[in-house]
Amino acid sequence: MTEFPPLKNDLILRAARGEKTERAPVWIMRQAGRYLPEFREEREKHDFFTICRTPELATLITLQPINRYDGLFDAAIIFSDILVIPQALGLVVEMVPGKGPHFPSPLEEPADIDNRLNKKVDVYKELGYVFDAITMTRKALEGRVPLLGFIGAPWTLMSYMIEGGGSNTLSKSKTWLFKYPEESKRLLQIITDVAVDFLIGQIKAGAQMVQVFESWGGELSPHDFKLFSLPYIKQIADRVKKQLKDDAVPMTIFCKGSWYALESLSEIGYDTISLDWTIDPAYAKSITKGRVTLQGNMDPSILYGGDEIIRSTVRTMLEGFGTNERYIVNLGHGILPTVDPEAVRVFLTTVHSVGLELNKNS
Ligand SMILES: Cc1c2[nH]c(c1CCC(=O)O)Cc1[nH]c(c(CCC(=O)O)c1C)Cc1[nH]c(c(CCC(=O)O)c1C)Cc1[nH]c(c(C)c1CCC(=O)O)C2
Repeated sequence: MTEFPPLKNDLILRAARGEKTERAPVWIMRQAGRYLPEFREEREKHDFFTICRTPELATLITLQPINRYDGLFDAAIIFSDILVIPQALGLVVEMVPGKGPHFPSPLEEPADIDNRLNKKVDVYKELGYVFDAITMTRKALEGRVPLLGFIGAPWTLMSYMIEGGGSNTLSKSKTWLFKYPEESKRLLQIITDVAVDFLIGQIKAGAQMVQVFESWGGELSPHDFKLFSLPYIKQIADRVKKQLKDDAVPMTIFCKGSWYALESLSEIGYDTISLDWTIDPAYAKSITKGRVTLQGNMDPSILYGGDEIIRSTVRTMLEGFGTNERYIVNLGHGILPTVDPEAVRVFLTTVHSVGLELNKNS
């Protein structure tokens, strides 16, 4: 095992384990990204996936928000993308500036599973660059905050592999689910197997907590969620924890839009559930009953509304979720690219000050 500098701030790890914290820790999804001018500057020089594949660049960008908001973030998340798994499976993915991901040749029919996918993925060979980036970033962080790893969940990745990019209806990937359910499950299982190895590799490389992004969970009915999402995300938590035993780290599940699945999500082995802004804190707490830590869930667009609404929303959120136990502050989805970085500073400083204030009064 690589030696890493000692951790100076373990607030988020304690919150995830259900221990008391002096204030609620905070990070934001997509915290290293286009809202930061220093990111845009690097992005003009390099292609998106070149950054992901070059550990020095991934490290530099992961550290940008940590440096800019010195001491205000309680975690760093490795700069990468969920679509590196489809690439490892053999599909071409491009990142089109201003448009998002594009697969020039997505999966079209079940026969493509055997004809086009690499079904013997060696994650150390295909995705070793992510492991190298994690190890390098963890060292460069010098123990300031924990480093998070992540993957896309099988259903979300399957959708991208079939839709070929973003989609409003997911009609192509849903056609697979409803017309070819067995073949769809086979594809979901293939992705799951790679996801398990990839997460284990990330943790061995130095990731201190990991998040699974089921960004399109809410596109499924509760019935179909049970068939096509839940079994696979459960399998990921079970297998990763079983294989790593004492070396396992806290795991977070983010199923955007899947409010109906909250109870099930709190019973499948994850330590933390990340919530979007459609869920009320009191409701989430009453359903999950302290079994898991909750993370979230401010509407990212509040950051456009000015200092006053940012401050009052953070206060209401902290009052609702509590500040010293089983809670991690975050947005309900990724930060949007046109947000003013100074609005993020207001958000972060309020989380700190109100968190400490409420904790003192509790
Ligand atoms: C669905 C999804 C993707 N990627 C991701 C998800 C799950 C989270 C979510 O639901 O938003 C996850 C992701 N993508 C990125 C990170 C890096 C770490 C971080 O959060 O700072 C993470 C955790 C970088 C990125 N991933 C992407 C960018 C911007 C791309 C660019 O610079 O051109 C960044 C910084 C591009 C990307 N990548 C993806 C999309 C849909 C897009 C385009 C839309 C967008 O930009 O928000 C796929």
